[in-house]
Amino acid sequence: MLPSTGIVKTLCQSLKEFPVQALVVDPVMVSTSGHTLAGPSILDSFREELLPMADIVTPNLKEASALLGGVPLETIADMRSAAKAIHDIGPRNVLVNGGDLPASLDAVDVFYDGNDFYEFHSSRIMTPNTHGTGCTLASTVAAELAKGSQMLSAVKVAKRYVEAVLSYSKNIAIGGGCQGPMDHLLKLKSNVERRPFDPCDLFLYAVTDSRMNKKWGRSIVDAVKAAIEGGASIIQLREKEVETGDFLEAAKACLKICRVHGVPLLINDRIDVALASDADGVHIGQSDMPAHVARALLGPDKIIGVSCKTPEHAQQAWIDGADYIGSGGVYPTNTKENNKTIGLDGLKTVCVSSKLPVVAIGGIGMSNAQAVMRLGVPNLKGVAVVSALFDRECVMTETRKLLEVLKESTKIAK
Ligand SMILES: Cc1ncc(COP(=O)(O)OP(=O)(O)O)c(N)n1
Ligand SMILES: Cc1nc(C(=O)O)sc1CCOP(=O)(O)O
Ligand SMILES: [Mg+2]
Repeated sequence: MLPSTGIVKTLCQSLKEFPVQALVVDPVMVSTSGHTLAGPSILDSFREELLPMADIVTPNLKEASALLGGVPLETIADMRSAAKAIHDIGPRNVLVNGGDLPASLDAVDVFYDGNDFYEFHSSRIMTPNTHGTGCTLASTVAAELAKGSQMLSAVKVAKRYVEAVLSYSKNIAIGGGCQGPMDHLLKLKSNVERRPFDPCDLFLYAVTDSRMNKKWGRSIVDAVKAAIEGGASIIQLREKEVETGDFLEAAKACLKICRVHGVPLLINDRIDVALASDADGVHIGQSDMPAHVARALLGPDKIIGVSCKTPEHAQQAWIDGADYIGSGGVYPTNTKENNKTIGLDGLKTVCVSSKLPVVAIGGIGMSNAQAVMRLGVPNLKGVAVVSALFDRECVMTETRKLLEVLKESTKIAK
């Protein structure tokens, strides 16, 4: 926002003294909400000094009209003429932002580089959360140019980014103004719905298995529903044989159920599915993607669990930014081929060394869950179970019974 001729002149002088790699000028005069942000007195200095220095200028319809002496701009043809007329003032490129076109039309931006016109069409996202749309578009172009992109590709990325953010933010209700904010980092909505990881969530960890669900003729979603009804405190979708598209749909459907019940949903192995479904996190093993890479991909808020059989594994998981570790096989298991059994002693060794909370896994069920929990190491927070819940006729009943056994074990421990 450059509210006076003096400031525009000072800026232009400084730009001559300290040239920049690319100058993106968003000629802020009238906001999307219709507020006047700079008076007509600055127009001459914009036209005579600032715009000729610009690599790109990004006016909205009202600003383009003001720069051209008030011509009405109502159609895409008008926008093309305006882009050309503004280009004649001196900037190397012009992007006229058509967000203010009549609501019946697509959101169309017109880009002119002095030779060719490009129209960027996107469907109009009906939302009051448009505060900062123009600033976001211009800033994204600037960021892309700073990264070394060519102008056309920077403009394309910026347009796509604004569309993605508007779509993501469309239903967020924040603040009392007639225009709501855009959620640039795509964080606010999920934070509202998701609570932070609590190690106590590991108490009864239900891990699904596609073969078992198929054998008992139930869908992944039904299996998850039943485990939650039975009292599972965290769910992992471990679906090794399901096709990616089906896995993603199942993850989305399970997430809805899990969110309603405040139960975290993790995805085994598949970081892509976790990202695409916005699941609460992933569980990865020693031969999967390294946890520090998963953390970089998923960001700081998602839950990451890592399988650990040794203290060294546990130390690395902590360094890599994991939230918990799964340690086993405590007992032999038929669920995972060639799995090394570390026994209760191996589990205890890992727990004692681990700086992260631990969930025990492998061959655990009603008959031995108490023995596991009675190890009595403070960071052992629960048991993770596959076949004892899902290779059974009634998942809900088995989960409920195991929960009772686990609760008993905490009473005995006290
Ligand atoms: C809670 C929990 N602990 C350990 C594992 C095993 O993970 P991984 O070693 O990657 O083996 P697969 O499950 O991918 O076969 C787990 N899934 N969950
Ligand atoms: C998936 C998995 N991981 C293990 C490990 O030791 O890391 S044992 C295991 C299988 C657990 O299934 P069940 O409860 O049916 O024994
Ligand atoms: Mg794995």
